[in-house]
Amino acid sequence: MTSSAWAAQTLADQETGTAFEHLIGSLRGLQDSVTSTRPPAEVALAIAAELRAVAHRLDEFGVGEADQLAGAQMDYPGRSQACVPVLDHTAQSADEVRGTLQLSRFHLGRNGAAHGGVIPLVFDEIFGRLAGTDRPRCRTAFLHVDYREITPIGRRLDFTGRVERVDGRKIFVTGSLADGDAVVAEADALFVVLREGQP
Ligand SMILES: CCCCCCCCCCCC(=O)SCCNC(=O)CCNC(=O)[C@H](O)C(C)(C)COP(=O)(O)OP(=O)(O)OC[C@H]1O[C@@H](n2cnc3c(N)ncnc32)[C@H](O)[C@@H]1OP(=O)(O)O
Repeated sequence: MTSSAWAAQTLADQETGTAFEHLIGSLRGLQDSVTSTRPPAEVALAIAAELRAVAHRLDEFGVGEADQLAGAQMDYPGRSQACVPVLDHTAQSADEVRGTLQLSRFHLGRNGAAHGGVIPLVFDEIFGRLAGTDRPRCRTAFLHVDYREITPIGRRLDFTGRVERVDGRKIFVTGSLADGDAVVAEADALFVVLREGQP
């Protein structure tokens, strides 16, 4: 997908977009339900068949990347992107962002702690949206995470992001994730603005 293809992303009318967001919300709920339950074999097999039927029903509406709504609905907190935890922004400018998010059972690693790979995912989302605010398309060149304490699931966490420096195409970003007064993770990253035609 080229940067011009990014620009060509088509959005849905409000009814379709809102309905799709409901679909993604239900998918998030399903991911948590599956993760947090232990159904007997016959129930698991029956539900698996139902899910295959649901996927089959969606197949006829397949679209290419430029037309998909998943990940493209920037007006919704979750961007209609089921892979990424929903970010509720409370303050956003081109240089700074603050907000909250809650990780759920789907994001569990072990023993109440979020999976370690989810934390960079969260920072990439926070930073990527920040770096791209009022700037051309960019991509993560590096992302460094310091895990200070375990990141709990099921609790509202505060996030911050800040553009520390812009040097030509390079955008240096830092941020944190906190559980109340405890900073559970910190990160810094470099985003590089894409040249015309870069994928
Ligand atoms: C619908 C909308 C949704 C929008 C909402 C989206 C939110 C989510 C955002 C997610 C964003 C992603 O995850 S993107 C996916 C993950 N990232 C990627 O796949 C990127 C893969 N890498 C690349 O494509 C490339 O390496 C680039 C684009 C990062 C850089 O390549 P390039 O364009 O050729 O630039 P290059 O000349 O190499 O580097 C430019 C400058 O950056 C420096 N530089 C480059 N890489 C590094 C590095 N790792 N560490 C240090 N410095 C680096 C170079 O030294 C140079 O400095 P100097 O000599 O100029 O001083």
